[in-house]
Amino acid sequence: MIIIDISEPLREGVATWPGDTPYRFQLNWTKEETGSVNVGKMEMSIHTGTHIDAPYHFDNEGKKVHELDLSLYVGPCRVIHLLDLPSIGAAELAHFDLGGVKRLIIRTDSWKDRLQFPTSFTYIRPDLAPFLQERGIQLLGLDVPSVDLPDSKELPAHHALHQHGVHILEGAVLNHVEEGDYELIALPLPLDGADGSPVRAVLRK
Ligand SMILES: Nc1ccccc1C(=O)C[C@H](N)C(=O)O
Ligand SMILES: [Zn+2]
Ligand SMILES: [Zn+2]
Repeated sequence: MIIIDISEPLREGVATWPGDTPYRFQLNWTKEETGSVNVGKMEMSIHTGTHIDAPYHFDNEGKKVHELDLSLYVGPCRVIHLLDLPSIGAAELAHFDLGGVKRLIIRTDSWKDRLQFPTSFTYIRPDLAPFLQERGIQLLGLDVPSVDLPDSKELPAHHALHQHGVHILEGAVLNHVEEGDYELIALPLPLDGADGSPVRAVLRK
């Protein structure tokens, strides 16, 4: 079985939303201190690295992580390439046959230096949301830190996707992934009340 890891490694210095909590892992106790085990602790923003957004992230009435349907995050998916476009809407997807696709992952390669938070990247135009809903797509995954522009306060793509029943996976690493059909596994942690969750996202061929 071939497993393709599409998760950003979490380590000190991993790109973080400007001003948000830096990622930190450290041993709270060493084996020498406890006499038995090393025990780590970590601190991070939910929105660092490869993660899913719960609707509560941008809507106070929206579902929190523990309320999400896990079946969204496990199952067949389609990976397509739409490289280096300024933005993606219905027009850019019009020539793809997406019949039967429930989870769509788009490789943009627009986040060039994964060590830095990007100043620009491919963003999603809200008209993509009804287009995806019409085709039965319930999960959209991307290799960018946000479906909206980084300075957006209105978050038009987040809201449009939510209104059309499309859930969001952000920050996937896709530069080694060919177009095609895979099985996606990208389960959120059971974080009670959270606005999102880091995921270990993999594709199975
Ligand atoms: N971490 C943040 C801190 C402040 C303002 C926005 C964010 C975000 O994460 C937004 C982005 N659209 C996201 O869903 O990952
Ligand atoms: Zn997020
Ligand atoms: Zn987001």
